[in-house]
Amino acid sequence: MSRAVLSLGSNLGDRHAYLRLAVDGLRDCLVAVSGVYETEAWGVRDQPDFLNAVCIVDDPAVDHRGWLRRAQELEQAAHRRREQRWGPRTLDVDVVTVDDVRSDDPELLLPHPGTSQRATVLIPWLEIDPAAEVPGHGQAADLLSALSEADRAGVRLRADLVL
Ligand SMILES: Nc1ncnc2c1ncn2[C@@H]1O[C@H](COP(=O)(O)OP(=O)(O)OP(=O)(O)O)[C@@H](O)[C@H]1O
Ligand SMILES: Nc1nc2c(c(=O)[nH]1)N=C(CO)CN2
Repeated sequence: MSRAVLSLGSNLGDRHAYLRLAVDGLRDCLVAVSGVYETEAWGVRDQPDFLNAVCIVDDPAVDHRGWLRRAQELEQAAHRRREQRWGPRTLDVDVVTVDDVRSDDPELLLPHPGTSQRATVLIPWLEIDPAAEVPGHGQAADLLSALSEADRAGVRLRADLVL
């Protein structure tokens, strides 16, 4: 078994369509997908709001490197261009966790190093897995509680959008 948690983000063009493109590309191995959240940009703050979502996928034939490849193929399908770090993008697909794999390879850090600080990942993930754990960092619910109220308030469910 190889179960991965992937985070999806978009803040350029038809954001909802780009998230859909990603989820449609994962339908064969999709276990669960969160709602769509409108989120204030972190990192580079002077850019449009993002839409974020999280999905859980499972495929015994795909290992952690395989999940990174799948993620990068989806970004390429959305014509993602690598420009500014943390800058605007049509589609970002990050590998948050793969089972309890730990990796310090810069090409594939696991768990994804931003996870514990990002309400944009923790809130959608907890929606579909309330018992979620970040390997080596603890329960996602505890990590979310440790974030500021302002961080959490910047993540709002868009009930009008589905994936
Ligand atoms: N867990 C991971 N998921 C996705 N990419 C990763 C991961 N760990 C390392 N990388 C590497 O990160 C590189 C740059 O990724 P990207 O441009 O999406 O960063 P970013 O989205 O701007 O920032 P962040 O990774 O902090 O969200 C990729 O070349 C990829 O190999
Ligand atoms: N709200 C939000 N902000 C971001 C995001 C994101 O997915 N959501 N991704 C970034 C680059 O990875 C930079 N900033």
